[in-house]
Amino acid sequence: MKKAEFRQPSALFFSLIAFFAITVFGGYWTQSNNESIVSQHQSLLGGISRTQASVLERRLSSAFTSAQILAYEVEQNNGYGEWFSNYADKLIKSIGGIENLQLAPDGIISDIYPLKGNEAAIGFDIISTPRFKDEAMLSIKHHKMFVIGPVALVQGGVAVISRAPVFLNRGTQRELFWGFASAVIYLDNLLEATQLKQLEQEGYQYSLSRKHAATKETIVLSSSITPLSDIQVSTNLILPVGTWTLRISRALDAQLKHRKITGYVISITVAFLLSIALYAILIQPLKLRTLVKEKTAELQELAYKDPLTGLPNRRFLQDSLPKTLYDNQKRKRISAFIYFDLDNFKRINDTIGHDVGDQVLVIVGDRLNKLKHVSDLVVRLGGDEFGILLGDISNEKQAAKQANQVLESIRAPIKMDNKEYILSTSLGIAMIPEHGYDLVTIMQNADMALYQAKLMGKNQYIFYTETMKISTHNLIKAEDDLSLALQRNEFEMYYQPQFDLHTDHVFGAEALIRWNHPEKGLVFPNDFISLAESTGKIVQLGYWVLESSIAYLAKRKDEGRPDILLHINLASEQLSDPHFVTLVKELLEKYQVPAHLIGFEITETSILEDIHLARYLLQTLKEMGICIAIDDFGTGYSSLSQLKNLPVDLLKIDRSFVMDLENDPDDRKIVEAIIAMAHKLNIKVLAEGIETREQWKMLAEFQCDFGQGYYVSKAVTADEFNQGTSVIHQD
Ligand SMILES: Nc1nc2c(ncn2[C@@H]2O[C@@H]3COP(=O)(O)O[C@H]4[C@@H](O)[C@H](n5cnc6c(=O)[nH]c(N)nc65)O[C@@H]4COP(=O)(O)O[C@H]3[C@H]2O)c(=O)[nH]1
Repeated sequence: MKKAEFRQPSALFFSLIAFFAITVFGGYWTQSNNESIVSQHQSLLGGISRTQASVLERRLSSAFTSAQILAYEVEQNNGYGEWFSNYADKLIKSIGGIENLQLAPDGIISDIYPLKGNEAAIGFDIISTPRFKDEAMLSIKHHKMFVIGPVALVQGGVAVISRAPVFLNRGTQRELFWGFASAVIYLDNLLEATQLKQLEQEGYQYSLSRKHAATKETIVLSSSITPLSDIQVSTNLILPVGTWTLRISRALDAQLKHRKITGYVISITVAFLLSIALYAILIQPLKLRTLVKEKTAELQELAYKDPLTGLPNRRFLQDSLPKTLYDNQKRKRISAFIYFDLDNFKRINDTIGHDVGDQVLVIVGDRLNKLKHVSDLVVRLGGDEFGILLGDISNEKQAAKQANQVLESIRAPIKMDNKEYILSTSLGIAMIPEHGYDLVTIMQNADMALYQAKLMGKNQYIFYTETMKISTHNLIKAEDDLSLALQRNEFEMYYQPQFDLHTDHVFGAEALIRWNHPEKGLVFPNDFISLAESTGKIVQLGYWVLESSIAYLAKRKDEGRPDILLHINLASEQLSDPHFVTLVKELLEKYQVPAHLIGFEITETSILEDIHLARYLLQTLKEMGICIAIDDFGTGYSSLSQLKNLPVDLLKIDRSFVMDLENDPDDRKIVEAIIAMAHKLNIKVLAEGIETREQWKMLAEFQCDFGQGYYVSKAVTADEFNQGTSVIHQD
């Protein structure tokens, strides 16, 4: 794999080398191809040339030989005589290509056959004419025939003249130069016997030449109109008069040039294409690597990023934590991990929808991002859980400051689609390295602190302490106990009468749960309701309470007892249960109990957790005919003005205000004001925890409508309530 990896410059270098190599090879191939064509042509030309030369050679030899034959005849006849004309005639006829035969005793032409047309030559002095003198003298000296020409003939055409020296008494001491016997050879005829003219038409060139016997200069006897080209072959004709040369050529230059250009163009094109292909192949692994890198980065981002909020995720935290811790250790700094989730976020998801839930999470993510410092890391750990790793702090105070900022930032209302959502969060803080040095321990401990923050009423932060381990353990055990108690039917509903402060008439009751614990005896709700809420068991328990209460009303009806209004406590988790309304309807239907016989007591803090949702739910319940009561009023943050927007029938003033009515003038003023304001809003008021006659009287004076308290009765069993025996009020 490593070998296949190429850097871009290397790929370019190799591609260039390939380009040059292929170009050079292409050039060489073109060149050698041309050379091969040249050599093919040369061999072809050689063949043609040899064939034509042999034709010429044969014809010329016989033509030249005629001069020798004539010379021999003169020698035989010891000079010329009457025989010449006859003899010459026969000779011309038997040997083609001879224009005429001549005799030149002492070098002066005296006889010509045929004479006609050649008369001008009679008397021509061969030896004395400067043009021929040297060759003539050499001929005589060496007893060798010589040639003159080409000569343009008077009657047209071109000829060469071979002249053979004639010696009388040859080979004896009396040897005597007699003169010359000449044959005028008609070149045109001679050439006609060859294919040279035809070849010329076919694009060949030729040249027939001889060397001047004396000057050695080349004399061209015949040639094509087009001069010879470079690619030519020559063949020597061995003739009695010496060696002649026939050259044949073929003009291939243009063709070769064209082939050369084509070859070079093809070579460069092929080289270019191949080197590009090579480059593409070589950079393929590079591209692949880049692609793999990109994809890996994308995957890494996906693996490390929460797709919804864009915040880093748990894995990123896990991978980056060791480095942060190591850096801090070196710089003698500490860190902290804040672990938190949104209080009752499930309610938004379940009732308003996951889309809104998602948007809320995105907004929360943005807010957290704005809060963080350079060395902090904000992560989404899943669902509505977030974490902040404070990378560079020196004490708990700084962690607490940051936690407060988170609380504030989450509390700021979220506006969406003309609606406002108020969230809160609970935070657990683990100091690092004090509370753990690996992510699992740190998160476990921060989670325990978070759990405590929820138990303590949410909307706050808690630092982890070692004792939490024990309480967490206890919580888990408590959850198991609650499940078991439900299975074993250890819970029982008690009923505390509610009465009219002005008529003393008991019009209803509050249903209050009790746990008949097999070991601890009667356990009161304050000892297990908050546990049930924090473990989520409250929904199951709430359902049991609802069914038991409605069943009790049904039973009373069956027993012919008067109708009462039964107030049932609802936990905030039940409000966010999307099936709650259906569930209530089903139970009322099942037990045939009219809706106006039940009322729901909801604490103002539960309502404030999500006022929009609460308003919608309470409205639905109210429309069914159910009485809606606000419990523990005055303990939360709600104001009376908020009440006017809620479908509330009854306001329950918290026991803490009633308790000190006799002694605390402030409480008196508050209670009086609450009652007056509630009445203005058409809301009835019930005072909780009336324990004394004095409290009763005061409340009656304040125009409080109803009351509930030990002064009249504690919460009692169903049987006791039915009998009315529990009422201790003596007035
Ligand atoms: N000192 C004193 N106390 C008085 C007096 N009159 C009534 N109380 C007590 O005050 C509490 C009134 O109920 P709450 O405010 O709804 O407060 C309730 C309610 O919030 C919750 N709870 C009780 N039953 C249920 C239930 O079935 N479901 C849910 N979700 N919560 C319940 O537990 C809380 C405590 O219930 P309990 O222990 O039954 O305590 C009851 C009742 O026994 C009085 O004159 N003096």
